[in-house]
Amino acid sequence: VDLSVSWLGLTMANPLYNASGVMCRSVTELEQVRHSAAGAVISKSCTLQPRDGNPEPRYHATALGSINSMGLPNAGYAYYRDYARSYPYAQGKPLFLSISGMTLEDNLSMLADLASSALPCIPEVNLSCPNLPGKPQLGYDPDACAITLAEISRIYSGPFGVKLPPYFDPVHFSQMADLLNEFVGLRFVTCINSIGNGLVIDPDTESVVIKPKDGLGGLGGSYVLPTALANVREFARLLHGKHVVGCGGINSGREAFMHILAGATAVQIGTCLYEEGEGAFARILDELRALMLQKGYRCLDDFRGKLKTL
Ligand SMILES: O=C(O)c1[nH]c(=O)[nH]c(=O)c1Cl
Repeated sequence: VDLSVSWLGLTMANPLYNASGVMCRSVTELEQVRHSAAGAVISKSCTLQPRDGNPEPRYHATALGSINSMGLPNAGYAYYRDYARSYPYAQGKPLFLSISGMTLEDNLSMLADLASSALPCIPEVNLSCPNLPGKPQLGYDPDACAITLAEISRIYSGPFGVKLPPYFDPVHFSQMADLLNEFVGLRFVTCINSIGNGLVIDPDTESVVIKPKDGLGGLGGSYVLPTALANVREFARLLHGKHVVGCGGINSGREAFMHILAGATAVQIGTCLYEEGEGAFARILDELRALMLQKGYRCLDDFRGKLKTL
């Protein structure tokens, strides 16, 4: 069984890597992912300056997934750019850098610096951080997205992608796809970021479980799987000549298989990785391999995007 993925002029031994935000804030964590069975590495969304993020508790897991309102805690752009400078690309695991500037100017200055560094790492521009109190996320503002993507395309000539929030209406899928199809440098979209502003309640303590935003936070894990699959399938259908990376609700080979069946080129693991640790990569790959063997598939292209309808 061949799990390899060739895209963006590179080849990954397998389609799995971490979701930005999980096991990727420090070099120690990034190296943990790089030394794991993961096929690639992505860094925590970074801002120009380092950030402590929101007050704790800001992450909580339940049997069905997770809720977080981290608030973009990160070591600052230069820290991740320096990691990208020393990264051993020749070992065959691509590095993605998640960029999430507080302003358009910050996004542009990070990407301009990245362009001038001529490093083979690939930016994933986060249009969807839901946890900055008072700041609406770009992904739900098509006009702001259009401006951001136009400006990025002017200063960054290499391949890049965007991390999208979940959409819930066919009009929004087609509106965003029409916009994204305008940008040839935009090579992939990652669907989905957490489902924003959920509320988890503990009836025993009669309290919310995270401190920021009076308990509101982005949902991940099993809670979001059907929404993630819908976004992967719709954007895979609507985008021309671009890849979709699947993210959301992957706990085993079965969900990884579903995401790829829906059209995903590669898949990211978030909540499950946070809860289980880096062993999740090898386990999920074994499960995916077994499922493919059972079904008689020899490679991912044998079933990618071939979800049946009734
Ligand atoms: O609060 C966060 O740091 C965060 N949390 C998320 O669930 N998605 C994001 O893109 C970010 Cl940037």
